[in-house]
Amino acid sequence: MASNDFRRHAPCSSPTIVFKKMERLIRQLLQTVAKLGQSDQAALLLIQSTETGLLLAGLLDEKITFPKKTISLKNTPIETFLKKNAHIDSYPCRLVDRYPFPCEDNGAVALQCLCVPLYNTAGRLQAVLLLARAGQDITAFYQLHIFERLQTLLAVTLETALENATLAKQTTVDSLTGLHSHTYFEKRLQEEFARCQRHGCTVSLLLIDIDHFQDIVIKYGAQNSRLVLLAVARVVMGAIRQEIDIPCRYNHSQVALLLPNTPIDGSFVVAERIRKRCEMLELPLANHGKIKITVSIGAAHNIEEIHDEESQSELENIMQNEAPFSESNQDQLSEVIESAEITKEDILYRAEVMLAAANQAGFNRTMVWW
Ligand SMILES: Nc1nc2c(ncn2[C@@H]2O[C@H](COP(=O)(O)OP(=O)(O)OP(=O)(O)O)[C@@H](O)[C@H]2O)c(=O)[nH]1
Repeated sequence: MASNDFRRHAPCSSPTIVFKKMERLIRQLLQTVAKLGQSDQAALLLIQSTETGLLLAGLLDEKITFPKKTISLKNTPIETFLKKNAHIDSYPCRLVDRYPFPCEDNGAVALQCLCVPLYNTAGRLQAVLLLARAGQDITAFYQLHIFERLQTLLAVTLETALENATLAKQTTVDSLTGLHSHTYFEKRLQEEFARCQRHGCTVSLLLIDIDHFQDIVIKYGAQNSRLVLLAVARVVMGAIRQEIDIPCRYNHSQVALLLPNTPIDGSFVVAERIRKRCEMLELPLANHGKIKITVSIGAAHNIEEIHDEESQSELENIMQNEAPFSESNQDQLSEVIESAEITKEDILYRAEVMLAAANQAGFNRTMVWW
């Protein structure tokens, strides 16, 4: 495996909520234009490059789907749009995955495709709206003048939606790992706590730290250490319940994993799965051959356990011997142990304590605040 393979396999988590909002808008847009064009086949194609477009959404038989499929634009009328600022036009149509798509060659195709190019404010063709109807004549789209008027409005609407999606993505996705960002983590931690307080459920938190990361940076360089971080992010993504668990970049060497509706013993199962998979990795780094890495994990949850004297003094012991924690932090720990109500700050602090304890105990292990 080449070193840049990590990047190819990087988890690319999309900010679902943002896309949901955009999808609602696109749904409305497609339904409206299809109605005006008296067509029950429509598609919205986002132009990615001169070579490819992304079939973002389509309407078939009054049903809208979001195939998000990349298709080739080579030798299609859309290629012509890309070369000059073309106007609304119509072409013989073939179906790509059952969605309308214009073609030069009429052949046996009995459909006609109305292409409405949508330019952004910089004059770049950003998308094409495609409507199909039976028949060969563009005048079949007898509401053509309406499309001409709508063209700018649709283009601006789409551009705004895309810009908003990009902006939201920048704040919710960590650009290096593709995990959720720290900002997103803070938000979701708050939300999960509110939800758990209301419904009395459990949420667990894992803090996953790459052992000796600073040494890795010094020994193998910044670029290679980024690959290490990416590889760990990839392991985490592959070891969790997709769309349920919430993996986030916590800081330069740590990943935070929120596990909704997961008791602490369940979080231990997940933590050990991640730790062992990281232990198995052999990472090919540029100019350094393959290296092995390990991670340490601190786990905590939002349920207050009544600690017996022995386990409480064990926790206090961990803290007293733990160098990275200052005296004021130790006072904070006492408050945490005694407090009856768990706050989101408590769970975070507890996970940090357990991570520090795992480091102190010799790295490459999971420690849990039971
Ligand atoms: N949130 C979360 N919890 C997990 C995951 N895998 C395991 N667990 C927790 O660990 C417990 C035991 O997991 P397993 O040993 O895989 O047993 P299981 O009953 O097959 O797990 P599930 O069918 O996934 O509930 C589960 O009941 C969960 O609480 C995971 O990917 N995400």
